Amino acid sequence: MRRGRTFRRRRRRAAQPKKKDIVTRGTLSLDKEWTDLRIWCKKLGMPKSKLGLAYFPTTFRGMMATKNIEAGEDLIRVPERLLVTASKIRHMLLTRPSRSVTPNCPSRALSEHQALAYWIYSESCLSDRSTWSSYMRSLPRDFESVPLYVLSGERPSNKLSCVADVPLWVAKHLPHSVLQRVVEQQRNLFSDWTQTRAVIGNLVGPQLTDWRRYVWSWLVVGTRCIHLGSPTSLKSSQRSEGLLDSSILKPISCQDSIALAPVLDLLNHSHTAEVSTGFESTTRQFVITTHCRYSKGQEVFISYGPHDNHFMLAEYGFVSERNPFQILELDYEMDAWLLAVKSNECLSFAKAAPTADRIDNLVSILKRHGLWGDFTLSPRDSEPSYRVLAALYLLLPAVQYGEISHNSIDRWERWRRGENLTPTSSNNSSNVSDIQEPAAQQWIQRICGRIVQKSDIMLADVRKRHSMCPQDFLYHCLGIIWHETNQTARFWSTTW
Ligand SMILES: C[S@@+](CC[C@H](N)C(=O)[O-])C[C@H]1O[C@@H](n2cnc3c(N)ncnc32)[C@H](O)[C@@H]1O
Repeated sequence: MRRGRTFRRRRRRAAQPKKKDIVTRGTLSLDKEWTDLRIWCKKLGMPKSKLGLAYFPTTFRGMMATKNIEAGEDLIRVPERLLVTASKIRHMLLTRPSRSVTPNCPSRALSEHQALAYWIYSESCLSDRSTWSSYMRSLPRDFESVPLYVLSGERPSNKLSCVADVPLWVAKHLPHSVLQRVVEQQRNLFSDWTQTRAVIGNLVGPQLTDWRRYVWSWLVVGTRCIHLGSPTSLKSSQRSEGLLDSSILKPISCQDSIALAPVLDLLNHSHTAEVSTGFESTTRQFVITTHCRYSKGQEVFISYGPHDNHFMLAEYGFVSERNPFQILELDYEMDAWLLAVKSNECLSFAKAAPTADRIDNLVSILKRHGLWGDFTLSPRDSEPSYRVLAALYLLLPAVQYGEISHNSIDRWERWRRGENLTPTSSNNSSNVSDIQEPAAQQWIQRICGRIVQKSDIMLADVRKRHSMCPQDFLYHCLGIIWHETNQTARFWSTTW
Protein backbone atom coordinates (compact mmCIF):
# COMPACT_ATOMS: atom_id res chain seq x y z
CA MET A 1 0.00 0.00 0.00
CA ARG A 2 1.32 3.46 -0.86
CA ARG A 3 1.06 5.85 2.12
CA GLY A 4 0.53 9.62 1.84
CA ARG A 5 3.13 12.38 2.03
CA THR A 6 2.17 13.38 5.60
CA PHE A 7 2.69 9.80 6.76
CA ARG A 8 6.11 9.71 5.09
CA ARG A 9 7.10 13.09 6.56
CA ARG A 10 6.04 12.03 10.08
CA ARG A 11 7.93 8.75 9.78
CA ARG A 12 11.06 10.56 8.62
CA ARG A 13 10.80 12.99 11.55
CA ALA A 14 10.28 10.16 14.04
CA ALA A 15 13.47 8.50 12.76
CA GLN A 16 15.56 11.64 13.43
CA PRO A 17 17.48 11.37 16.72
CA LYS A 18 16.71 14.00 19.33
CA LYS A 19 19.66 15.86 20.78
CA LYS A 20 18.62 15.14 24.35
CA ASP A 21 18.87 11.38 23.61
CA ILE A 22 22.63 11.71 23.42
CA VAL A 23 23.14 13.36 26.83
CA THR A 24 25.09 11.02 29.11
CA ARG A 25 26.73 11.57 32.46
CA GLY A 26 29.73 9.66 33.74
CA THR A 27 32.38 9.37 36.43
CA LEU A 28 35.58 11.44 36.28
CA SER A 29 38.76 9.37 36.12
CA LEU A 30 41.33 9.59 38.89
CA ASP A 31 43.71 7.24 37.02
CA LYS A 32 47.41 7.95 37.41
CA GLU A 33 47.78 7.40 33.67
CA TRP A 34 45.46 10.31 32.92
CA THR A 35 47.24 12.60 35.41
CA ASP A 36 50.62 11.66 33.84
CA LEU A 37 49.31 12.31 30.34
CA ARG A 38 47.92 15.72 31.31
CA ILE A 39 51.17 16.79 33.00
CA TRP A 40 53.28 15.54 30.07
CA CYS A 41 51.06 17.29 27.49
CA LYS A 42 51.15 20.52 29.53
CA LYS A 43 54.97 20.37 29.60
CA LEU A 44 54.94 20.07 25.80
CA GLY A 45 52.76 23.15 25.43
CA MET A 46 49.16 21.89 25.43
CA PRO A 47 46.92 24.62 26.91
CA LYS A 48 44.47 23.81 29.70
CA SER A 49 41.02 22.69 28.60
CA LYS A 50 37.63 22.13 30.21
CA LEU A 51 37.83 18.39 29.45
CA GLY A 52 38.48 15.56 31.89
CA LEU A 53 38.80 11.83 31.26
CA ALA A 54 35.70 9.98 32.46
CA TYR A 55 33.82 6.68 32.20
CA PHE A 56 30.28 6.65 30.84
CA PRO A 57 27.63 3.93 31.04
CA THR A 58 27.14 3.44 27.28
CA THR A 59 30.22 4.91 25.59
CA PHE A 60 32.80 3.86 28.25
CA ARG A 61 36.00 5.94 28.30
CA GLY A 62 35.57 9.43 26.89
CA MET A 63 35.82 13.13 27.74
CA MET A 64 33.62 15.00 30.21
CA ALA A 65 33.03 18.73 30.50
CA THR A 66 34.61 19.74 33.83
CA LYS A 67 32.92 23.17 33.54
CA ASN A 68 30.10 24.51 31.39
CA ILE A 69 31.25 24.86 27.78
CA GLU A 70 29.44 27.41 25.61
CA ALA A 71 28.79 27.05 21.87
CA GLY A 72 31.68 28.76 20.06
CA GLU A 73 34.31 27.84 22.70
CA ASP A 74 37.48 25.89 21.92
CA LEU A 75 37.30 22.28 23.14
CA ILE A 76 40.96 21.45 22.78
CA ARG A 77 44.22 22.80 21.36
CA VAL A 78 46.98 20.36 20.37
CA PRO A 79 50.41 21.90 19.70
CA GLU A 80 52.22 20.85 16.54
CA ARG A 81 54.96 19.05 18.46
CA LEU A 82 52.37 16.66 19.93
CA LEU A 83 51.02 15.66 16.50
CA VAL A 84 52.63 12.46 15.20
CA THR A 85 52.81 12.33 11.40
CA ALA A 86 54.42 10.02 8.85
CA SER A 87 56.84 12.70 7.69
CA LYS A 88 58.22 13.05 11.24
CA ILE A 89 58.58 9.25 11.48
CA ARG A 90 60.23 8.92 8.06
CA HIS A 91 62.66 11.67 9.02
CA MET A 92 63.48 9.83 12.26
CA LEU A 93 64.03 6.57 10.32
CA LEU A 94 66.38 8.33 7.92
CA THR A 95 68.70 9.05 10.83
CA ARG A 96 68.82 5.35 11.79
CA PRO A 97 71.93 3.51 10.62
CA SER A 98 71.37 0.98 7.85
CA ARG A 99 72.29 -2.68 8.30
CA SER A 100 73.27 -3.19 4.67
CA VAL A 101 75.59 -1.00 2.59
CA THR A 102 72.99 -0.46 -0.13
CA PRO A 103 69.50 -0.32 1.37
CA ASN A 104 67.00 -1.27 -1.35
CA CYS A 105 63.87 -0.04 0.43
CA PRO A 106 64.14 3.55 1.71
CA SER A 107 61.94 4.53 4.66
CA ARG A 108 59.99 6.93 2.45
CA ALA A 109 58.60 3.80 0.76
CA LEU A 110 56.39 3.36 3.83
CA SER A 111 52.80 4.58 3.44
CA GLU A 112 51.44 6.87 6.16
CA HIS A 113 49.48 4.08 7.84
CA GLN A 114 52.56 1.81 7.67
CA ALA A 115 54.87 4.49 9.13
CA LEU A 116 52.49 5.36 11.99
CA ALA A 117 51.73 1.69 12.79
CA TYR A 118 55.46 0.94 12.87
CA TRP A 119 56.04 3.94 15.16
CA ILE A 120 53.33 2.74 17.58
CA TYR A 121 54.78 -0.79 17.41
CA SER A 122 58.35 0.31 18.17
CA GLU A 123 57.33 2.75 20.94
CA SER A 124 55.27 -0.02 22.58
CA CYS A 125 58.34 -2.31 22.44
CA LEU A 126 60.32 0.37 24.32
CA SER A 127 57.69 0.39 27.07
CA ASP A 128 58.74 2.84 29.88
CA ARG A 129 61.91 3.79 27.96
CA SER A 130 59.78 5.49 25.29
CA THR A 131 59.77 9.29 25.47
CA TRP A 132 56.08 8.98 24.51
CA SER A 133 55.30 6.49 27.30
CA SER A 134 52.65 8.81 28.84
CA TYR A 135 50.81 8.76 25.52
CA MET A 136 51.39 5.05 24.94
CA ARG A 137 49.86 4.25 28.34
CA SER A 138 46.69 6.14 27.34
CA LEU A 139 46.05 3.80 24.39
CA PRO A 140 43.48 0.98 24.67
CA ARG A 141 44.97 -2.36 25.71
CA ASP A 142 43.00 -4.26 23.09
CA PHE A 143 40.33 -3.89 20.43
CA GLU A 144 38.04 -6.77 21.40
CA SER A 145 34.99 -5.14 19.77
CA VAL A 146 36.73 -4.55 16.41
CA PRO A 147 35.93 -7.59 14.20
CA LEU A 148 39.38 -7.53 12.54
CA TYR A 149 41.08 -7.84 15.94
CA VAL A 150 39.03 -10.97 16.66
CA LEU A 151 39.52 -12.51 13.21
CA SER A 152 43.13 -11.59 12.33
CA GLY A 153 44.64 -14.76 13.82
CA GLU A 154 47.77 -15.55 15.79
CA ARG A 155 50.15 -15.74 12.80
CA PRO A 156 50.72 -13.41 9.84
CA SER A 157 48.28 -14.21 7.04
CA ASN A 158 46.32 -12.41 4.35
CA LYS A 159 43.28 -14.54 5.21
CA LEU A 160 41.00 -14.28 8.23
CA SER A 161 41.43 -16.93 10.89
CA CYS A 162 38.05 -18.52 11.73
CA VAL A 163 39.14 -21.81 13.28
CA ALA A 164 38.71 -21.15 17.00
CA ASP A 165 35.21 -21.05 18.50
CA VAL A 166 34.87 -17.27 19.03
CA PRO A 167 36.26 -16.09 15.63
CA LEU A 168 34.18 -18.72 13.83
CA TRP A 169 31.03 -17.62 15.66
CA VAL A 170 31.76 -13.92 15.02
CA ALA A 171 32.45 -14.49 11.29
CA LYS A 172 29.16 -16.39 10.96
CA HIS A 173 27.19 -13.61 12.66
CA LEU A 174 28.65 -10.57 10.89
CA PRO A 175 26.47 -9.02 8.18
CA HIS A 176 27.93 -9.68 4.69
CA SER A 177 29.00 -6.07 4.13
CA VAL A 178 30.95 -6.02 7.43
CA LEU A 179 32.61 -9.36 6.72
CA GLN A 180 33.62 -8.19 3.24
CA ARG A 181 35.20 -5.07 4.71
CA VAL A 182 37.08 -7.14 7.32
CA VAL A 183 38.42 -9.48 4.60
CA GLU A 184 39.81 -6.42 2.81
CA GLN A 185 41.26 -5.00 6.04
CA GLN A 186 43.08 -8.30 6.65
CA ARG A 187 44.63 -8.13 3.16
CA ASN A 188 45.81 -4.55 3.80
CA LEU A 189 47.06 -5.46 7.27
CA PHE A 190 49.12 -8.36 5.92
CA SER A 191 50.51 -6.36 3.01
CA ASP A 192 51.47 -3.50 5.41
CA TRP A 193 53.20 -6.04 7.68
CA THR A 194 55.15 -7.53 4.75
CA GLN A 195 56.18 -4.19 3.24
CA THR A 196 57.16 -2.67 6.58
CA ARG A 197 59.30 -5.70 7.42
CA ALA A 198 61.12 -5.28 4.10
CA VAL A 199 61.86 -1.59 4.79
CA ILE A 200 62.66 -1.89 8.49
CA GLY A 201 64.72 -5.07 7.98
CA ASN A 202 67.42 -2.85 6.49
CA LEU A 203 67.59 -0.57 9.51
CA VAL A 204 68.98 -0.93 13.00
CA GLY A 205 66.19 -0.84 15.61
CA PRO A 206 63.03 -2.76 16.61
CA GLN A 207 62.01 -5.32 13.98
CA LEU A 208 58.48 -6.55 13.28
CA THR A 209 58.33 -10.03 14.78
CA ASP A 210 55.14 -10.03 16.85
CA TRP A 211 52.00 -10.28 14.67
CA ARG A 212 49.50 -9.60 17.49
CA ARG A 213 51.41 -6.50 18.58
CA TYR A 214 51.38 -5.32 14.95
CA VAL A 215 47.61 -5.94 14.63
CA TRP A 216 47.10 -3.83 17.76
CA SER A 217 49.41 -1.03 16.45
CA TRP A 218 47.69 -1.05 13.06
CA LEU A 219 44.29 -0.66 14.75
CA VAL A 220 45.56 2.16 16.98
CA VAL A 221 46.26 4.08 13.76
CA GLY A 222 42.98 3.01 12.11
CA THR A 223 40.73 3.94 15.03
CA ARG A 224 42.49 7.05 16.41
CA CYS A 225 44.06 9.02 13.57
CA ILE A 226 42.70 12.34 12.41
CA HIS A 227 42.69 13.11 8.70
CA LEU A 228 44.60 16.13 7.52
CA GLY A 229 43.40 18.34 4.69
CA SER A 230 44.49 21.34 2.72
CA PRO A 231 45.77 24.24 4.81
CA THR A 232 42.93 26.25 6.38
CA SER A 233 42.87 28.86 9.07
CA LEU A 234 40.47 28.34 11.95
CA LYS A 235 38.45 31.40 10.95
CA SER A 236 37.79 30.15 7.46
CA SER A 237 37.32 26.50 8.34
CA GLN A 238 33.86 25.09 7.88
CA ARG A 239 31.74 23.26 10.38
CA SER A 240 32.89 19.71 10.18
CA GLU A 241 30.48 16.78 10.17
CA GLY A 242 33.34 14.39 10.71
CA LEU A 243 36.58 14.66 12.49
CA LEU A 244 38.34 11.37 12.07
CA ASP A 245 37.75 11.27 8.35
CA SER A 246 37.17 14.77 7.14
CA SER A 247 39.56 17.37 5.82
CA ILE A 248 40.47 19.37 8.82
CA LEU A 249 44.09 19.89 9.64
CA LYS A 250 46.80 21.98 8.11
CA PRO A 251 49.45 19.47 7.12
CA ILE A 252 52.63 19.46 9.12
CA SER A 253 54.27 18.57 5.84
CA CYS A 254 52.35 18.71 2.60
CA GLN A 255 52.91 14.94 2.25
CA ASP A 256 50.96 14.24 5.45
CA SER A 257 47.28 13.47 5.41
CA ILE A 258 46.80 11.75 8.81
CA ALA A 259 48.13 12.26 12.34
CA LEU A 260 47.94 10.85 15.84
CA ALA A 261 46.90 13.48 18.38
CA PRO A 262 47.16 12.78 22.14
CA VAL A 263 44.14 13.68 24.34
CA LEU A 264 42.13 14.71 21.28
CA ASP A 265 41.94 10.99 20.47
CA LEU A 266 40.04 10.37 23.73
CA LEU A 267 36.93 12.10 22.37
CA ASN A 268 34.09 9.76 21.43
CA HIS A 269 31.72 10.03 18.49
CA SER A 270 28.17 11.30 18.31
CA HIS A 271 26.31 12.10 15.10
CA THR A 272 24.80 15.16 16.78
CA ALA A 273 28.19 16.75 17.56
CA GLU A 274 29.00 19.93 15.65
CA VAL A 275 32.58 21.18 15.59
CA SER A 276 34.89 23.40 13.56
CA THR A 277 38.49 22.39 13.27
CA GLY A 278 41.67 23.86 11.87
CA PHE A 279 45.33 24.61 12.32
CA GLU A 280 46.12 28.06 13.68
CA SER A 281 49.26 29.13 11.93
CA THR A 282 49.96 31.88 14.48
CA THR A 283 49.99 29.57 17.52
CA ARG A 284 50.90 26.39 15.55
CA GLN A 285 48.13 24.58 17.35
CA PHE A 286 45.37 22.35 16.04
CA VAL A 287 42.08 23.63 17.43
CA ILE A 288 38.61 22.09 17.77
CA THR A 289 35.76 24.48 18.46
CA THR A 290 32.31 23.23 19.49
CA HIS A 291 29.05 24.61 18.19
CA CYS A 292 27.01 22.77 20.82
CA ARG A 293 26.75 23.76 24.46
CA TYR A 294 27.79 21.26 27.13
CA SER A 295 27.01 21.58 30.80
CA LYS A 296 29.43 20.46 33.49
CA GLY A 297 29.39 16.67 33.88
CA GLN A 298 28.14 15.94 30.36
CA GLU A 299 30.07 13.82 27.84
CA VAL A 300 31.66 15.93 25.08
CA PHE A 301 31.63 14.49 21.57
CA ILE A 302 33.03 15.04 18.13
CA SER A 303 31.72 13.43 14.92
CA TYR A 304 33.73 10.81 13.05
CA GLY A 305 31.61 11.36 9.94
CA PRO A 306 28.25 10.42 8.45
CA HIS A 307 28.73 6.65 8.63
CA ASP A 308 26.25 3.81 8.90
CA ASN A 309 26.64 1.23 11.67
CA HIS A 310 28.20 -1.46 9.45
CA PHE A 311 31.09 0.90 8.66
CA MET A 312 31.33 2.03 12.30
CA LEU A 313 31.57 -1.54 13.57
CA ALA A 314 34.20 -2.64 11.02
CA GLU A 315 36.35 0.49 11.34
CA TYR A 316 35.90 1.56 14.98
CA GLY A 317 34.33 -1.36 16.87
CA PHE A 318 31.14 0.36 18.00
CA VAL A 319 27.71 1.31 16.67
CA SER A 320 25.44 4.30 17.25
CA GLU A 321 21.93 3.65 18.48
CA ARG A 322 19.38 5.56 16.36
CA ASN A 323 22.07 6.21 13.76
CA PRO A 324 20.51 8.63 11.22
CA PHE A 325 22.79 7.23 8.49
CA GLN A 326 21.54 3.69 8.92
CA ILE A 327 20.71 1.87 5.68
CA LEU A 328 19.86 -1.64 4.51
CA GLU A 329 22.41 -2.78 1.94
CA LEU A 330 21.21 -5.19 -0.77
CA ASP A 331 24.47 -5.80 -2.71
CA TYR A 332 24.82 -9.37 -1.48
CA GLU A 333 21.14 -10.11 -2.24
CA MET A 334 21.45 -8.61 -5.74
CA ASP A 335 24.53 -10.76 -6.48
CA ALA A 336 22.84 -13.89 -5.12
CA TRP A 337 19.69 -13.21 -7.15
CA LEU A 338 21.61 -12.76 -10.41
CA LEU A 339 23.64 -15.88 -9.73
CA ALA A 340 20.40 -17.83 -9.26
CA VAL A 341 18.91 -16.28 -12.40
CA LYS A 342 22.01 -17.18 -14.41
CA SER A 343 21.86 -20.77 -13.21
CA ASN A 344 18.12 -21.04 -14.06
CA GLU A 345 17.02 -21.25 -10.44
CA CYS A 346 14.44 -18.48 -10.85
CA LEU A 347 12.21 -20.10 -13.45
CA SER A 348 9.09 -19.67 -11.36
CA PHE A 349 9.54 -15.91 -11.67
CA ALA A 350 10.84 -15.82 -15.25
CA LYS A 351 8.94 -16.93 -18.32
CA ALA A 352 12.21 -18.03 -19.94
CA ALA A 353 15.55 -17.67 -18.21
CA PRO A 354 17.91 -15.18 -19.85
CA THR A 355 21.40 -16.38 -20.67
CA ALA A 356 24.26 -15.50 -18.35
CA ASP A 357 25.76 -13.41 -21.18
CA ARG A 358 22.63 -11.29 -21.42
CA ILE A 359 22.61 -10.63 -17.69
CA ASP A 360 26.32 -9.78 -17.79
CA ASN A 361 25.63 -7.32 -20.62
CA LEU A 362 23.04 -5.53 -18.53
CA VAL A 363 25.35 -5.46 -15.51
CA SER A 364 28.04 -3.93 -17.72
CA ILE A 365 25.57 -1.20 -18.80
CA LEU A 366 24.97 -0.40 -15.13
CA LYS A 367 28.72 -0.41 -14.48
CA ARG A 368 29.33 1.88 -17.45
CA HIS A 369 26.96 4.40 -15.91
CA GLY A 370 28.54 3.99 -12.45
CA LEU A 371 25.28 2.48 -11.16
CA TRP A 372 26.47 -0.96 -10.11
CA GLY A 373 26.68 -1.73 -6.36
CA ASP A 374 25.83 0.30 -3.27
CA PHE A 375 22.19 -0.81 -3.46
CA THR A 376 20.48 0.57 -0.39
CA LEU A 377 17.11 1.05 1.28
CA SER A 378 16.79 3.67 3.98
CA PRO A 379 14.38 3.45 6.94
CA ARG A 380 13.78 7.19 6.50
CA ASP A 381 12.99 7.35 2.78
CA SER A 382 9.68 6.63 1.16
CA GLU A 383 11.26 5.29 -2.06
CA PRO A 384 14.14 2.84 -2.67
CA SER A 385 17.43 4.46 -3.63
CA TYR A 386 17.93 5.50 -7.25
CA ARG A 387 20.59 2.81 -7.70
CA VAL A 388 18.21 0.03 -6.59
CA LEU A 389 15.54 1.28 -9.00
CA ALA A 390 18.05 1.68 -11.85
CA ALA A 391 19.28 -1.90 -11.44
CA LEU A 392 15.81 -3.41 -11.08
CA TYR A 393 14.24 -1.42 -13.94
CA LEU A 394 17.00 -2.64 -16.25
CA LEU A 395 17.31 -6.23 -15.04
CA LEU A 396 13.71 -7.18 -14.26
CA PRO A 397 12.39 -7.12 -17.86
CA ALA A 398 15.19 -9.46 -18.91
CA VAL A 399 14.47 -11.84 -16.04
CA GLN A 400 10.69 -11.70 -16.59
CA TYR A 401 10.70 -12.15 -20.36
CA GLY A 402 13.98 -14.04 -20.80
CA GLU A 403 15.32 -11.66 -23.41
CA ILE A 404 16.50 -8.11 -23.69
CA SER A 405 14.42 -6.01 -26.05
CA HIS A 406 15.79 -2.80 -27.48
CA ASN A 407 12.58 -1.14 -26.38
CA SER A 408 13.14 -1.93 -22.72
CA ILE A 409 16.76 -0.71 -22.81
CA ASP A 410 15.67 2.41 -24.68
CA ARG A 411 12.90 3.08 -22.13
CA TRP A 412 15.43 2.57 -19.31
CA GLU A 413 17.92 5.00 -20.94
CA ARG A 414 15.17 7.63 -21.23
CA TRP A 415 14.17 7.11 -17.59
CA ARG A 416 17.84 7.45 -16.60
CA ARG A 417 18.12 10.74 -18.50
CA GLY A 418 14.99 11.95 -16.67
CA GLU A 419 12.79 12.11 -19.76
CA ASN A 420 9.15 11.81 -18.81
CA LEU A 421 6.92 10.04 -21.33
CA THR A 422 3.20 10.79 -21.45
CA PRO A 423 0.94 8.00 -20.14
CA THR A 424 -1.27 8.32 -23.21
CA SER A 425 1.53 7.38 -25.59
CA SER A 426 1.68 3.98 -27.22
CA ASN A 427 3.03 1.04 -25.20
CA ASN A 428 6.54 1.50 -26.59
CA SER A 429 6.87 4.96 -25.16
CA SER A 430 5.56 4.19 -21.62
CA ASN A 431 7.83 5.15 -18.74
CA VAL A 432 9.95 2.26 -17.49
CA SER A 433 8.96 3.20 -13.93
CA ASP A 434 5.21 2.85 -14.74
CA ILE A 435 5.77 -0.60 -16.20
CA GLN A 436 8.35 -1.95 -13.78
CA GLU A 437 7.34 -0.43 -10.45
CA PRO A 438 5.04 -3.33 -9.40
CA ALA A 439 7.73 -5.90 -10.27
CA ALA A 440 10.36 -3.86 -8.40
CA GLN A 441 8.04 -3.65 -5.39
CA GLN A 442 7.52 -7.40 -5.51
CA TRP A 443 11.29 -8.01 -5.73
CA ILE A 444 12.04 -5.74 -2.77
CA GLN A 445 9.28 -7.26 -0.66
CA ARG A 446 10.44 -10.79 -1.43
CA ILE A 447 14.12 -10.04 -0.71
CA CYS A 448 13.26 -8.09 2.47
CA GLY A 449 11.04 -10.93 3.63
CA ARG A 450 14.07 -13.24 3.42
CA ILE A 451 16.24 -10.71 5.26
CA VAL A 452 13.60 -10.57 8.03
CA GLN A 453 13.77 -14.36 8.41
CA LYS A 454 17.57 -14.39 8.46
CA SER A 455 17.86 -11.46 10.88
CA ASP A 456 15.30 -13.09 13.22
CA ILE A 457 17.63 -16.09 13.50
CA MET A 458 20.77 -13.94 13.85
CA LEU A 459 19.18 -11.73 16.48
CA ALA A 460 18.09 -14.72 18.58
CA ASP A 461 21.63 -16.20 18.36
CA VAL A 462 23.34 -12.91 19.21
CA ARG A 463 21.03 -12.22 22.17
CA LYS A 464 21.68 -15.69 23.56
CA ARG A 465 25.44 -15.22 23.21
CA HIS A 466 25.28 -11.74 24.74
CA SER A 467 23.30 -13.04 27.73
CA MET A 468 26.14 -15.53 28.35
CA CYS A 469 28.85 -12.82 27.98
CA PRO A 470 27.12 -9.53 28.97
CA GLN A 471 30.50 -7.70 29.14
CA ASP A 472 31.27 -8.39 25.50
CA PHE A 473 30.62 -5.14 23.65
CA LEU A 474 30.91 -6.79 20.21
CA TYR A 475 27.84 -8.93 20.95
CA HIS A 476 25.97 -5.82 22.10
CA CYS A 477 26.88 -4.06 18.79
CA LEU A 478 25.86 -7.10 16.72
CA GLY A 479 22.52 -7.13 18.57
CA ILE A 480 21.89 -3.50 17.57
CA ILE A 481 22.93 -4.11 13.96
CA TRP A 482 20.69 -7.17 13.50
CA HIS A 483 17.79 -5.43 15.26
CA GLU A 484 18.07 -2.44 12.89
CA THR A 485 18.39 -4.74 9.88
CA ASN A 486 15.30 -6.62 11.03
CA GLN A 487 13.25 -3.44 11.54
CA THR A 488 14.22 -1.88 8.21
CA ALA A 489 13.68 -5.11 6.26
CA ARG A 490 10.32 -5.66 8.01
CA PHE A 491 9.27 -2.17 7.01
CA TRP A 492 10.27 -2.59 3.35
CA SER A 493 8.79 -6.08 3.16
CA THR A 494 5.31 -4.61 3.61
CA THR A 495 5.52 -0.95 2.52
CA TRP A 496 6.09 0.93 -0.75
C1 LIG B 1 39.31 8.02 19.00
S1 LIG B 1 38.92 6.79 20.12
C2 LIG B 1 37.95 7.61 21.32
C3 LIG B 1 38.37 7.33 22.74
C4 LIG B 1 38.19 5.92 23.23
N1 LIG B 1 36.88 5.74 23.80
C5 LIG B 1 39.24 5.54 24.27
O1 LIG B 1 38.91 5.14 25.35
O2 LIG B 1 40.42 5.63 23.94
C6 LIG B 1 37.80 5.88 19.13
C7 LIG B 1 37.25 4.66 19.81
O3 LIG B 1 36.38 5.03 20.86
C8 LIG B 1 35.25 4.17 20.93
N2 LIG B 1 34.06 5.01 20.69
C9 LIG B 1 34.00 6.21 20.09
N3 LIG B 1 32.75 6.71 20.10
C10 LIG B 1 31.99 5.79 20.74
C11 LIG B 1 30.60 5.72 21.06
N4 LIG B 1 29.76 6.69 20.74
N5 LIG B 1 30.17 4.62 21.73
C12 LIG B 1 31.02 3.62 22.07
N6 LIG B 1 32.34 3.63 21.77
C13 LIG B 1 32.83 4.71 21.13
C14 LIG B 1 35.45 3.12 19.86
O4 LIG B 1 36.06 2.01 20.45
C15 LIG B 1 36.42 3.78 18.90
O5 LIG B 1 37.24 2.87 18.20
